[in-house]
Amino acid sequence: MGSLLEAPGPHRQAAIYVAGTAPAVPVDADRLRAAAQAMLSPEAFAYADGAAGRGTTRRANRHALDRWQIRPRVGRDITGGDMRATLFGRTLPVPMLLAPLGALELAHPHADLAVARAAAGAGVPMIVSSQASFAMERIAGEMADAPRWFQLYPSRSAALVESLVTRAEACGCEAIVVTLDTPTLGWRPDDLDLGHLPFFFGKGIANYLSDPVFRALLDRPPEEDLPAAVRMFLGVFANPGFTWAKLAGVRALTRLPLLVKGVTHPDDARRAIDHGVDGIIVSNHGGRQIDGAVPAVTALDEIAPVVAGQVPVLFDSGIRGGTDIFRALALGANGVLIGRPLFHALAVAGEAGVAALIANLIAEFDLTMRLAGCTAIAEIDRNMIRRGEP
Ligand SMILES: Cc1cc2nc3c(=O)[nH]c(=O)nc-3n(C[C@H](O)[C@H](O)[C@H](O)COP(=O)(O)O)c2cc1C
Ligand SMILES: CCCCC(=O)C(=O)O
Repeated sequence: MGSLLEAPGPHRQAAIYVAGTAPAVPVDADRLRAAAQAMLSPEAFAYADGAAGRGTTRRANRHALDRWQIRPRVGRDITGGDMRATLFGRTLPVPMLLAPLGALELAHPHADLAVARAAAGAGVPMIVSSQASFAMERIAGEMADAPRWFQLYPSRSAALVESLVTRAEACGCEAIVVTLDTPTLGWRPDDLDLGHLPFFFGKGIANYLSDPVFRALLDRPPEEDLPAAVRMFLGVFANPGFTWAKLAGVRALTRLPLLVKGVTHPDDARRAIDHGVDGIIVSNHGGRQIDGAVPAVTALDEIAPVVAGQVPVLFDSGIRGGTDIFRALALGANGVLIGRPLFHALAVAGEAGVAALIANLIAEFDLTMRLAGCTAIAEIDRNMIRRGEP
């Protein structure tokens, strides 16, 4: 037992086996999703699970990841092992972050506050969404000095953008992520058939309702006229006219690292670097924006060599387990974001659910890494994987 408990991965395994009962939060991503579905309203589940169009890209994200085959190296000393990675001067326990997810109150009443506590407990950065269910200051208040970033939807109102970025800096966010793939919401049949989108019901707009610039746009405070505030939110949260040139305006607002999220074309990765970004998040928004868009991991394979280490490249859209983290790192990512499983874990057991999800992902990644013969992140290179048959 001593040696089984020696490292983080086996320690987690042992804890589960020793407990002798099935964990309340399923370890398997598909079962976790099913457990969440059983607990959620059809509307809440559809919003999180939903994808654009016929779901082709959501499926393709997984299919493309599954095609990448790990080539384990044997006969290596895998005692010990170090999963740490450094991003923008901060050393992380593992190259993993929690993706920005809007309207988390659909999953659990504690929403972002529960995620913040679990993230802080593990030292895994939380990327607070523009569309959070609590004001970012309250979320940050749950995290002491633990790392958090802020995700920004570039609003039509430049003053609102400035206010949001200033607030993010003031409450200790360590990077700003500008999401570029959602200048308007994609065509999402699951939500359309139910006639439900959280924002229309005033969910996921706490960062706006708490913002002095946003409030100044309203005739009456949101506490007196929520429908009018919702209409204003829908009118200003996004900016279909946002261009690379306008990114310079955001760049000028802050000295924090600036990342762009939603890049899938190598030419856009080049442009991002030309525009002085500090990092790129390769993502197709989990297939929620354009049905038929390139699978995110295929985009990563094309973009990583173009970026060639000039800035960190992060990746999301389809990460469901530790082996996926390994694949993305082998393809050149410097870290990954956890999306839908976070929503599911939150739905199933709140803060404890998110903590279990994080622990399980780290444990599986630790085991994958060492069983593949790697004891440091830098050893996970392109030579560790190959593309299999379609
Ligand atoms: C319920 C939900 C809400 C989301 N909200 C945001 C958001 O507010 N901002 C953002 O940049 N991305 C948002 N995303 C996209 C995620 O950050 C991430 O790119 C995506 O979930 C990755 O795909 P995966 O969940 O299939 O791994 C959201 C995704 C989901 C599922
Ligand atoms: C209005 C923004 C929606 C949040 C989001 O990014 C998503 O649902 O995918």
